[in-house]
Amino acid sequence: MADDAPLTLRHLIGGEWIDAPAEREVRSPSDLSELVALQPDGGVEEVEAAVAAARAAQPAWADASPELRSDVLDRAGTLLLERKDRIGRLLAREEGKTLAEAVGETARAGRVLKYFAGEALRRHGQNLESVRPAVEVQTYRQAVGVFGLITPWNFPIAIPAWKAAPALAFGNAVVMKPAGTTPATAAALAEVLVEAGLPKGVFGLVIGPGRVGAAIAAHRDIDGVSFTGSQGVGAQVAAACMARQARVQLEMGGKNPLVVLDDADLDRAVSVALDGAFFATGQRCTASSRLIVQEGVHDRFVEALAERARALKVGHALDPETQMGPVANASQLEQNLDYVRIAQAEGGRLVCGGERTQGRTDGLYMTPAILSETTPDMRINREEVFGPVASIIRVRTYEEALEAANASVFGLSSGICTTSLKHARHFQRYSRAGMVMVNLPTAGVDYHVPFGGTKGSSYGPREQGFAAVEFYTQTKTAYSFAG
Ligand SMILES: NC(=O)C1=CN([C@@H]2O[C@H](COP(=O)(O)OP(=O)(O)OC[C@H]3O[C@@H](n4cnc5c(N)ncnc54)[C@H](OP(=O)(O)O)[C@@H]3O)[C@@H](O)[C@H]2O)C=CC1
Ligand SMILES: O=C(O)CCC(=O)C(=O)O
Repeated sequence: MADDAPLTLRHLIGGEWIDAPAEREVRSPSDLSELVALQPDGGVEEVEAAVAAARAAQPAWADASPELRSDVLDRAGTLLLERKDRIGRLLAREEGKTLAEAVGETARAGRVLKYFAGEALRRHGQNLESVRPAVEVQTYRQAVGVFGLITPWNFPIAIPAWKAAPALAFGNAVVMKPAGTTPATAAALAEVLVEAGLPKGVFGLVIGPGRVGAAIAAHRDIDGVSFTGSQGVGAQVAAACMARQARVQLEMGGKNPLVVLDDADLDRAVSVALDGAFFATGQRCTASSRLIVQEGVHDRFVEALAERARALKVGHALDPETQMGPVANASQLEQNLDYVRIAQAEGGRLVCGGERTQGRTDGLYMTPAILSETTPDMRINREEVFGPVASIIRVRTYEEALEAANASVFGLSSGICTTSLKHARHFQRYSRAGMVMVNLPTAGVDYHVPFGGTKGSSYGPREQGFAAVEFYTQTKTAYSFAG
């Protein structure tokens, strides 16, 4: 039997789990009567203590053999993979992803840790010929110091893992503030890092409201901050970091277009759109929220997608039949329903869904919404909803589709469904997004390649894979006379 007893969460400071008054409840969005955890209300004092411990521990961690750092990350990755069912269940209960999605995310976090175990050992410097005789030049990648990580609720273990793992692999220490909606899953990551043998102080976890993130962003002893969340908070974090010349990396939202051309394989296009728009309850910054459909296939596509969306089983995250879990928190649910109303008021036609529903339990459920007859200038096509709400824009030509796809202040991910190599190649080249998919959903990316967007979606160097070395290291250029 699974042990679903409520957890009492603690901060991790200086390698010790610190008891603190349990101030706030974390309730399951699948069933608000279920208490998942009690969390403390950390603040400036806890951030000060965690940063001081991280600062003290970081030099020895940076000077340790890369093999040691690699082993710790590898062990932590193994622990996550071994516990993916247990931690995935906690994630599903806390955030509302289906159990399959949550177990998959936990496994993905384990793989991320293992990938960066390898990166810790890889050569990132260079030996070069000098332009001067008898002079040698080398470049080194060195640790930066202490990183603050501010993470969101929608990927409560994968995002903390893909920020923490490269920071640690390259010899930095970390102080992390998880989202208030999902602190228990983030604490599970901290637990495996401790169990894997991470030296005390190298990883700190401070649980609390937004002021913890603000204290991290402003802290003079934090050398860089990686943030994922909303544009508004991202801008505040960036301003605080720039005011003291700290590094900053922001991953914010998307308004990701999926173009469907007349020549697309219709079944595939419908499956791609359904996955991109509604899986993980649409709560992915990479979700396909704008479906830009050429007129020859438009009506058949809308009808087929609506049929599949109506058939999606919305329900409790732990029910094996469920295909779409609840919305993660009440304010997000309100925001989703508001946008359905806004789109209708703007002239959009509600094809299906968009309703608050009751499941067998008292959860935050809504049906997946499709709105047709929308235009690029409408708010529904300009602002991020972050829920299971997709709007359809009808276009005449590929050129019009590309223009509509690029008409956004965001530029994270984009996709096209077509059997035309010419259009696929052109779209890959001219779509103004950081990630471009052909006949694939805009969401659901690999962990070993760069992740990030253009325009208002991202700021700073790319995250993940081999690109992560840019943000989490600094380059030193060393000259020596060899005569
Ligand atoms: N992956 C993505 O791109 C995500 C995008 N979003 C977008 O943001 C919208 C709102 O979601 P929300 O969760 O409120 O996102 P936020 O940007 O508010 O939260 C992201 C993280 O920042 C923290 N935070 C809140 N206020 C501050 C502050 N002043 N300084 C520093 N850190 C702070 C949050 O803590 P706490 O949770 O305690 O408030 C959380 O850990 C969504 O509807 C969606 O549009 C949200 C999540 C992920
Ligand atoms: O699409 C993915 O796999 C990742 C999405 C993501 O990082 C996010 O929604 O924050």
